[in-house]
Formats: sequence, C-alpha cells, structure tokens
Amino acid sequence: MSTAAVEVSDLVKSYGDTTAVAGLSFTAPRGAVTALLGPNGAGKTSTIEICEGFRSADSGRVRVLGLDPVADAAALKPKVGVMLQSGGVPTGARAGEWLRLVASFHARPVPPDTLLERLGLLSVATTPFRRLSGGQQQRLSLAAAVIGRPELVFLDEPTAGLDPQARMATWDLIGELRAAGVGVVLTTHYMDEAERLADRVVIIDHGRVVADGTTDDLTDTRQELRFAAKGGLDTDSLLAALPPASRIEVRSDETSSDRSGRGHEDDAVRYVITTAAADDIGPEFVATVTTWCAANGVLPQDLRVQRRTLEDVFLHLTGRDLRET
Ligand SMILES: Nc1ncnc2c1ncn2[C@@H]1O[C@H](COP(=O)(O)OP(=O)(O)OP(=O)(O)O)[C@@H](O)[C@H]1O
Repeated sequence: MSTAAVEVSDLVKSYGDTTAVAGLSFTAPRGAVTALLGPNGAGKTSTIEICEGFRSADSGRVRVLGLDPVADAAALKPKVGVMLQSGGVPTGARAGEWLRLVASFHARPVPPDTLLERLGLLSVATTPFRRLSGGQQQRLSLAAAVIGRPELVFLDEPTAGLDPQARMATWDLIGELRAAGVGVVLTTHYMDEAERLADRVVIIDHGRVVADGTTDDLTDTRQELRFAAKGGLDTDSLLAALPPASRIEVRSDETSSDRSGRGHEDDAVRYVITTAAADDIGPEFVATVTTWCAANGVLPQDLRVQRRTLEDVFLHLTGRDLRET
C-alpha cells in the first residue's frame, strides 16, 4: 500500500492556449493537512479536480490512495470526500434532505443532524440549496464531503467568502478530521489559512510548484524587522547604516496580513527589513534601525521582529503578492 494520500508527478493540463498546470509535482501524506496555496489562476483547482477524477490530465501521473483517480473511480468513491468550488448540489435540493441522501450512500455515515448543527445549518435544513447564502452553500458542500467518514478529503477553497464565525467552524472541523487521521488536501489563497491548518504547504504559481514543505521549513527561523512609517524614507541611507546583505522592502498595503487589525496613518507604509544571516536581527540591529530613525526624525510605528510569514515567502519567490492576480 502506498504511504502517500496523493502523489502527483509532472502533471500538465492546458485549456487551448492556456497552460493551467505546467509540470507540477507534489506528495500529500495520509492523515495530514496539505494546502495548495497560490493566487487566483495558479492552477490549484485544475490540479485538485484531476486528483478527484473530474478532469483528465494532458500528461503526468496521479495516484490517490495508491489508485488511479479515473480508472479506479469506483474503488475510490467510498474512501474520498470531495468539496467542489462550485458546490455540486442540485439547486432545488433542501439542505437536510440532500445530506440525508448523501448519507444513505455510505455504510457508516456521520448523522446528518450532527453535521448540520456543527456547521450552523440546522435552521436552514428545509431551505432549498439555491436559497442558501453563499457561505451556507459552501458549508453544506463541506458537510456532504465529510459525511461518509472518508480517508481523504479534497476541499477546494473551503472558506472563500465565509464570515469569520463560519470560517472558524470550518477550520475546527478540518482540525478534527486531521485528529481523526483523515488526510485533507485543500486549496486556498489565504496564507493565514495555510499557516494555521496545514502540516504541509505546496506553493503554486503559474501552474508550477515554487516551494513545498512544512510551514516551519518554508518560513525557516529567519526573522525580519518590520515597522510602519511615512512613505518616502531614504531607504538607501538606512541600508548604509545596516550590516551588509540587508534588504528593505517597502509595502504599501498589508491589511490582510497585518494581524494587529489596526490601521496606520493613511500615508504610512510598511518597511520590512531582512538580512542574509539567520540570526542577525538582534538587539544591536534593532538599535541601529531606531537610532537611524531618531536621527532622521522618523517615528517607527508597530516596530516588531518576527519570523517570516508564508506571504513573505511567496513574495520573495515570485516578486508578487498572493492577493495580486
Ligand atoms: N475549463 C477551463 N477552460 C479554459 N480555461 C480554464 C478552465 N479552467 C481553468 N482555466 C484557466 O486555467 C488557469 C488555472 O485555473 P485554475 O482554476 O486551475 O486556477 P486556480 O489556482 O484554482 O484559481 P482560482 O483560485 O481562481 O480557482 C486560469 O488561467 C484559468 O482561467
């Protein structure tokens, strides 16, 4: 028996002139959460739908629980749960009835009402799918994906557009699946979601894997110093004061990755300083920055030294923000 839940090698998929997946390889272990992280259009949905057996590949090899997703579809069906981005539920089906129907296809389903309650859907159990809000539709699709107690679930953008409470409920459910030994392969373009949930992150850009590893592997132990200040600082002068091999990035908008939730002055920008050496950002380094700021009449707001985030890794590898498309 193959130890991996999913093995993809040299996968290629084009639509006419568009190459959506351009020689992509990764492995997702069993009993762990693997996140395919990348911006819109990176090829995540194409990849996951090929793994689900819903799309054919142009070339490459895909194994799911050691089986071929198309040729062995019948054997995989009871073992694999699928949540499609498009929902995949008939529009007229009532939420509770649909879930009971899906449950009836499985030998040992989770009781439908338990899932409806867990996902905040009990009050809309008799509502037709098309009348549910987008978030409710998504949660119903998630419930249908996990109701058969699968060994592996594929979740395509499970929390896109959800309100914070529904997002938390979804995250909790994914955490419980993992604790129960279920393998989870999900796509997301939220780096905080990947950081929070995933044992393993596969960063995809333009149909290729640009980085792959545990969150710790990817963010390593390297630290960075960040602060907010007015735009237009003389960064060359600041760089000259810092040890060689330091770098300064200037970012104008960090609202989604700034977890403080607080805004800065309208004209403030974020300065992110990194150095090549892993342990170079110590007390002296910080003092050099603040001394330079004092000498130049700059108040560095929200100054902090922290580990790199996945967002930083993506930016570093691709030169682009995860939110840019
Ligand atoms: N059925 C299709 N026909 C033509 N082009 C397609 C089709 N499906 C996807 N594409 C294109 O392939 C590329 C990759 O799309 P894909 O949906 O796989 O990426 P993604 O990373 O999942 O993006 P998103 O987060 O927006 O779903 C995009 O340029 C997309 O426009």
